[in-house]
Amino acid sequence: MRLVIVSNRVTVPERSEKAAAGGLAVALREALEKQGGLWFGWSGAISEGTSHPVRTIQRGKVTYAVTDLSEAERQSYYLGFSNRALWPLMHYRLGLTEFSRTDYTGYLAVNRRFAKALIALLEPDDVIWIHDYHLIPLAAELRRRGVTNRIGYFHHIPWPPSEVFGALPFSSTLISTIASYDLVGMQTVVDVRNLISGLEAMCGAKSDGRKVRVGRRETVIQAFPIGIDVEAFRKLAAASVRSATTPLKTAKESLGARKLVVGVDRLDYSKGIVQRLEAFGQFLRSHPEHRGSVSMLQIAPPSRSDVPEYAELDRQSDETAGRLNAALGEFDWTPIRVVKKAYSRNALAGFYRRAQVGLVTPMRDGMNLVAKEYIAAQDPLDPGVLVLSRFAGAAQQMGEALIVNPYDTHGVAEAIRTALAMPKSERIRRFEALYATIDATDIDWWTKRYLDALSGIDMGLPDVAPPAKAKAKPKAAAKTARPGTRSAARPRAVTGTSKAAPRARPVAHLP
Ligand SMILES: O=P(O)(O)OC[C@H]1O[C@H](O[C@H]2O[C@H](CO)[C@@H](O)[C@H](O)[C@H]2O)[C@H](O)[C@@H](O)[C@@H]1O
Ligand SMILES: O=c1ccn([C@@H]2O[C@H](COP(=O)(O)OP(=O)(O)O)[C@@H](O)[C@H]2O)c(=O)[nH]1
Repeated sequence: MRLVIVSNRVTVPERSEKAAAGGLAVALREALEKQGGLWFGWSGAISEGTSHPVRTIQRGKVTYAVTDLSEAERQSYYLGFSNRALWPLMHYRLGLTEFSRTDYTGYLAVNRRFAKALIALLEPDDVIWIHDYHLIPLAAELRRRGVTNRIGYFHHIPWPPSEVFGALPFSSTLISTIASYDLVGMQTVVDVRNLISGLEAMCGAKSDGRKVRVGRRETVIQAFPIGIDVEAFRKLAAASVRSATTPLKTAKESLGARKLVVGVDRLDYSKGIVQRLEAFGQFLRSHPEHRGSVSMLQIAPPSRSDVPEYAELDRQSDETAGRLNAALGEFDWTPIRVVKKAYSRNALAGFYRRAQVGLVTPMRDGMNLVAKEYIAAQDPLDPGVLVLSRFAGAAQQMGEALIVNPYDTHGVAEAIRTALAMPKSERIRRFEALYATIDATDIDWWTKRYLDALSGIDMGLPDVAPPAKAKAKPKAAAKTARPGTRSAARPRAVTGTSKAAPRARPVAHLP
């Protein structure tokens, strides 16, 4: 069996790059390397012209297959429908959701183009694992071209209730494409519940809370909270203390004995950066005894800057930090430093280790890996305290953090005070519980659990009628298959636009 991963963006590693840096990309690459595999997606580059050939690059047992987007595709598929419609909608931000039919058409067209390109690379036994909201209709596009391979999907961001999701034009067409997957992984049980009730309400699906039946297809929808490479992060953080050259050393010199509160997020409105700066300002106003002895460092690398809402956030965060620094700072103390650049994992591990408080307060977040990285990086003998938004997926697993409501400025301000005053024994107790959780559910656990589930699923009936000769196979397979094993009699893949492939039917169309 070969694993095929599909994601919006694919980063081809340098020849010399070691897998030790950790992270999602590395974990997926490791999963591919174990059995050999293919990773398909956007190269991240833009090129013009009408044809965008697929380039393949070999790295050990992994083949990377990438295609460029045209500028029009980047605008409609990536910036437009994915990041101005789906991203705010999935993060419960109806007020920021901008729908355009042109963007939606572009989104569907890129999914169609990806499906066609991928089919040319598929082999009969491939297990396909598709990632994220950019590619929701991809399985439906593959199915309508006759692909019967196992196809899984992992949704990295939240899924809102259908009252919110239903505001999107063509929402029922889009959600119905979920039924083309065999396994759908979500970050939390709340997301699972929302997706299933959406399928019930909008597509007449029948469900037992885990398996969902839409028409002839059965899809398993389950929570698989994503993890991090805990051990790698722990080691990076421990090494940063000894290193004489890391940014941590400079930070130590510039901070002196001051305590540090750290935030690390892409510059994204879902992360609650402006609200967090306000909460830190409120903390300093309510507790003036801390002025001069605590600083906040917000690392905020720019993200999706071509989307107007992101440009506005960039302006707002500068304005807020500037205003608070002017109002509260002293000639020898700047309360807030906002650094708008990306740091290496190495440097981040050092900052996390140095910070007495990790401030992770998104307004809504699929998981939030920073929360887990902060814990992994702590000194077990003198750990810092995690202040965590109840609206991050991570809060479902990390109840021993100080859980806050990011909309409550005074509440977050009080949590900062509580964290800074927390006795060491309580800090250690909370840290040990949190570390045990993230260690038991690390990135290897996540990858294995998802892939085991995907390969253990009974394939049931395909969503499109296979040629008459092959029809008996799925039933026989269902009888003989043992739980947790793949049935030997499962339907073979139909790849390419073979003659046997059923007639295409519309997947998600504009009227
Ligand atoms: O590729 P970009 O547009 O620059 O965005 C970066 C990634 O952001 C999102 O991350 C989500 O996945 C994380 C891991 O599961 C999760 O912890 C976090 O809460 C989510 O926001 C996005 O889903 C990715 O596709 C982007 O690559
Ligand atoms: O300067 C930075 C800021 C962030 N990150 C990494 O980006 C990821 C952010 O993941 P998270 O789940 O917190 O949010 P996302 O950006 O995926 O929504 C984490 O692994 C961070 O370590 C990084 O490498 N350098």
